[in-house]
Amino acid sequence: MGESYRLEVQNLTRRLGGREIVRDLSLQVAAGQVTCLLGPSGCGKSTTLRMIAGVDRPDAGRVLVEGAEVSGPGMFVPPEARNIGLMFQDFALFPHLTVARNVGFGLPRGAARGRVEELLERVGLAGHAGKYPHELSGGEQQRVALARALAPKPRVMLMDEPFSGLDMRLRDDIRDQTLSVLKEEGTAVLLVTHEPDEAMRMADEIALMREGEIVQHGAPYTIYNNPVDRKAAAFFSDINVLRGKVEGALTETAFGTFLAPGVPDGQEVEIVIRPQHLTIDLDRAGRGPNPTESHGMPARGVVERARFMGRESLVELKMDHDGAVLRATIPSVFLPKPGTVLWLTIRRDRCFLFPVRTK
Ligand SMILES: Nc1ncnc2c1ncn2[C@@H]1O[C@H](COP(=O)(O)OP(=O)(O)OP(=O)(O)O)[C@@H](O)[C@H]1O
Repeated sequence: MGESYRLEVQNLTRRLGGREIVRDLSLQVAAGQVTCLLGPSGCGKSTTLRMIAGVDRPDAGRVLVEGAEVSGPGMFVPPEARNIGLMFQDFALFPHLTVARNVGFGLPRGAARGRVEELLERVGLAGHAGKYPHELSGGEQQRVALARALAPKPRVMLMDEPFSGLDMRLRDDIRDQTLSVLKEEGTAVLLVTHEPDEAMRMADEIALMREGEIVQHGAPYTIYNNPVDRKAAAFFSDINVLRGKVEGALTETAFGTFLAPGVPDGQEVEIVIRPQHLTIDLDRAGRGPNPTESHGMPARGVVERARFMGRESLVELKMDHDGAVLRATIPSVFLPKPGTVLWLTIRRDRCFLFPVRTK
């Protein structure tokens, strides 16, 4: 079972300060794959990475690299013998060593030169081998750190918010470059981030983490389009929430009737919809657009606020039927004034319906 994955984590648990910081966490990463461990600050991402790296010991569970156990009950391989590369936000290059010597630092002498040249070429720094870290920009230093981490050909690479020290425009380029180098090397990568955009951009698979547990695991497309619950939906974008109660597997809203298959009578539900899946129509003598199967019934609201955001505008509408405010994003050619009466419809195929959990 373990052999087909470069990295396999089984049921890891870590208790610290009387709490379970990480609980029964399992994941696998194949060669050439990037998995992003994504979750809010404090959910246990770094603790998970530290256990995999071997700088922290799990209370339970196992870590396997290429099918071989490196951490488990009665087994603990020290970090330097795990064949795991590390890259963190505050990567420290040796200031007194040249770029080439930084990259070759962990390599046996004879092997170093060719590998260093190859890697510097690959990260686009072939001409910088003789420079010192302070002579490089932040992005260049980051690429040196990547080359250094890759130099010993680790089977697995762990990255903890590696791009967060870089300014935003630089970050996108460095991310893309890093990704292509990692793919060329065929390394299995586990990357920790709290930024959904970063995860969507980098990941083959996202493991969405909350309070020490993975709550959803899948391709970015799947996680975005089939969130497991309201919080998972809200982690990736602003959301709107409509509330309703189920009767006969249906729920009534101002936007028409929604199917709630398998949900018992009397159960409260939330219908979650992202702002880009609301459609705005002008008021025509007190009437909105005709109801359709794909968009249901229109509901009327008054613009409270509209903000120009570059490619799109964000419009906040106070709805007539319940006074709630809903948010819609629309192409920015249109920026309605506060007080404008508009009609909203929602794309039914983009709504997620979740039972409201009572504690
Ligand atoms: N040695 C410790 N003793 C007690 N609690 C700890 C210890 N180390 C970490 N924690 C707690 O464990 C929780 C998870 O920390 P961790 O750093 O793994 O989260 P994270 O998801 O990586 O967050 P961030 O993105 O902010 O780094 C936090 O609430 C933290 O305060």
